Amino acid sequence: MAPRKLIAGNWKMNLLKAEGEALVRALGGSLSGTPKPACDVLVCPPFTLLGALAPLCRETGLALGAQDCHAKSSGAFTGDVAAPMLADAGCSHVIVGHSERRSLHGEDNATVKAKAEAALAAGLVAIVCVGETEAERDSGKAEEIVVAQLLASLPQGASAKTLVVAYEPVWAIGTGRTPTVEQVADMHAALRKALGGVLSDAAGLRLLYGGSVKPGNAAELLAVANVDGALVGGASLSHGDFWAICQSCG
Ligand SMILES: O=C(CO)COP(=O)(O)O
Repeated sequence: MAPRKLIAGNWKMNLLKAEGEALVRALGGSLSGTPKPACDVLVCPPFTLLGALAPLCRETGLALGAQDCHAKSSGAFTGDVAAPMLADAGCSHVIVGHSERRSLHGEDNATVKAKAEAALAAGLVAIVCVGETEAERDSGKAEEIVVAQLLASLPQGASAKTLVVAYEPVWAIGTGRTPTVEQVADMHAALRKALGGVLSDAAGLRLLYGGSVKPGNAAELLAVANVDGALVGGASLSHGDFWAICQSCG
């Protein structure tokens, strides 16, 4: 049976406290109304808002996640945040290996794997992101490249309960462009197959699609086989847009 869908909002480096609180209150209000969406809902605000938003999320049934963590559990790493600190702040999830971390902070697969392992050790669900660049897509080898990236980024000891994988084509992030439903279906099938080779419960693992998910394309993308939810950037900053995406889960 396909896993229950997960709609995750990655706020990136956006929103101040009052704005974040207003957004979480609005989402919480929608979640407590009817009809209930056929998905779990997660928000991933910047580090500075986690402490303030944790009680609000708990009250309203929203899951809370962070956007990154360090691979070590403590130490002399100025400016970094460790996975146990995120769990302590009330997070249940953390995104690792987002393409913006990979490209702007030079994170390679080994770093992402170490961060994901730190997340699991702290009791968090790791959301491991993978995706090809436009040049890689044009080379005709996108599936091969992304599968290799995934296998090299996977934490040891993961299961469907502790790991989520997000496929985010780099060229679709923040551009308004998306792959065709056929391209998404082919990539997600390839990722599921690769996961099946290393995890006994790969069928139950959530595979999210991310990259320019909007209310207008969410239903179509979420209906694709092996798409178990979405990782939403820009549209997650608007209550109306994000809630419309949550309601597209059918
Ligand atoms: O990077 C993303 C989510 O992690 C996608 O961002 P957009 O939805 O703004 O394209």
